[in-house]
Parts: sequence; C-alpha cells; structure tokens
Amino acid sequence: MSLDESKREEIRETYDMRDFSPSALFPDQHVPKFRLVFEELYRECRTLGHRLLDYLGIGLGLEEGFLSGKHRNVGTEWNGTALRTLFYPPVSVPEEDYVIRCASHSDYGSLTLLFQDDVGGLEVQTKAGEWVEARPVPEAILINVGDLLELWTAGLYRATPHRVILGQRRKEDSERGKRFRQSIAFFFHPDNDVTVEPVVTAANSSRQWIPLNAWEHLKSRFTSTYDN
Ligand SMILES: O=C(O)CCC(=O)C(=O)O
Ligand SMILES: [Fe+2]
Repeated sequence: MSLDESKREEIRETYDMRDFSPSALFPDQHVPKFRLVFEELYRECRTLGHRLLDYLGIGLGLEEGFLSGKHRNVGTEWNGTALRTLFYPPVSVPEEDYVIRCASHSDYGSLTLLFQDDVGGLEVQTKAGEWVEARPVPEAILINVGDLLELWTAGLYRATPHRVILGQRRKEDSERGKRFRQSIAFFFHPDNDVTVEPVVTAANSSRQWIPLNAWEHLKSRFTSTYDN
C-alpha cells in the first residue's frame, strides 16, 4: 500500500528534553517528580546507548570504544541527544481513510531507544518496501538505527523507515484510535563536532556515502521536517 502522507498532519504532542541543568524549564510546580524521573531515565538511556554502541563496535571490528567515544558530551550543549515524550490523542478513524499519528521517517542520530505502551500502530519498512507492524512487546525497548549509524556502517545497518498510522488495513485500528497512545524515545546523537563517515566497507556500493557533520545533519533534518 502506498499512501500520500505528505498532505497530512501528524496528530501528536511531544515534549523534548535535552537540558537537565537547574535552570532548565520543567513543570516542577505541577508535576514535582517529572524532572527527577526523566533525568534518571535519561542517564540510564545514555548508559545503555554507550553499551550498545560498544557491542556493535565489537561486531563491526572497530577499535574499542570508537563509537561510544563519539558520544562523550551527551547531556551538554555540545550534543543533540534528546529524550522525548510522545502523546497521541484518541482519534476517530474514517472507514475508508487513515490517520497519521507519526509520518514515515528515519531517525536522525545514531540509535533510538523507543519505549511504547501496549496500543500498537508502529510500523517499520522492510528493504522490499513493505510495511510491517512492530507490535509492542511488554518490557522491551525497541532499538532503531538512525541516519548516522547507517552512514558509519555504509549501509550495513540500515536507518529503518518507520511510522505510526491508523486505518485501512487493520480491523483493530478503529479500536486503537479510541485509545490514546504514549511512547518515549531517546534519540542518541554523536557530539556536535563529530564528522561521520564510513568506517567499514560499504554494504551498498551503488550508493554514495558522503561524510556529514553531526550538528549540521541534525539542523538540516529538523529544517526539512518542520518547514514542510
Ligand atoms: O511513537 C512512536 O512509537 C515512534 C515515534 C518516532 O518514531 C519518532 O518520534 O521519531
Ligand atoms: Fe522515529
């Protein structure tokens, strides 16, 4: 199924957290534990992110700590890593139509750790272009490879396109739409001054892999996403 998603709006609310310094704005008065809880989650995700990169690096035959060493400034202004809460309100799904909760995209950084509730609706695209459901698994964290890890590995690890969509194909979607959906994503990014370029032999030699600066890439992806 191919859908023209370009003219649709995403129906969701998000809250991004990058800065946990005392001067950072948090709803401390209304939700006193919010800052503490998310700060702890941020720290745990950072530790897990570093560990995953170390394991992937071993698998790729890289120098020890190479990838995690490019993510040293997480939690400071010199790094674009963010923790994001995503709230998808209930929506009614017209029978012959569909509703986009999150339009198809790949993530911009190295890795994303995604925590989803039990509502479902997340889909990932196979290499053949087919959309398959990534059903929620209790207690599991879903890991997405982002653009920059794809570039480091010259396509060996693919920045998998994904989306959250309701309608048309699945009977359960109208029921799903009645429930709100909550997810949390940790977007793990290399330090702003890192230039990312392939460190392994290209898996897909028909494609050109152009080196990118981490911060420039993040800025340009934000601009192209939000200007549209
Ligand atoms: O809410 C989800 O499950 C996915 C969100 C997502 O892919 C994103 O914000 O990049
Ligand atoms: Fe995403």
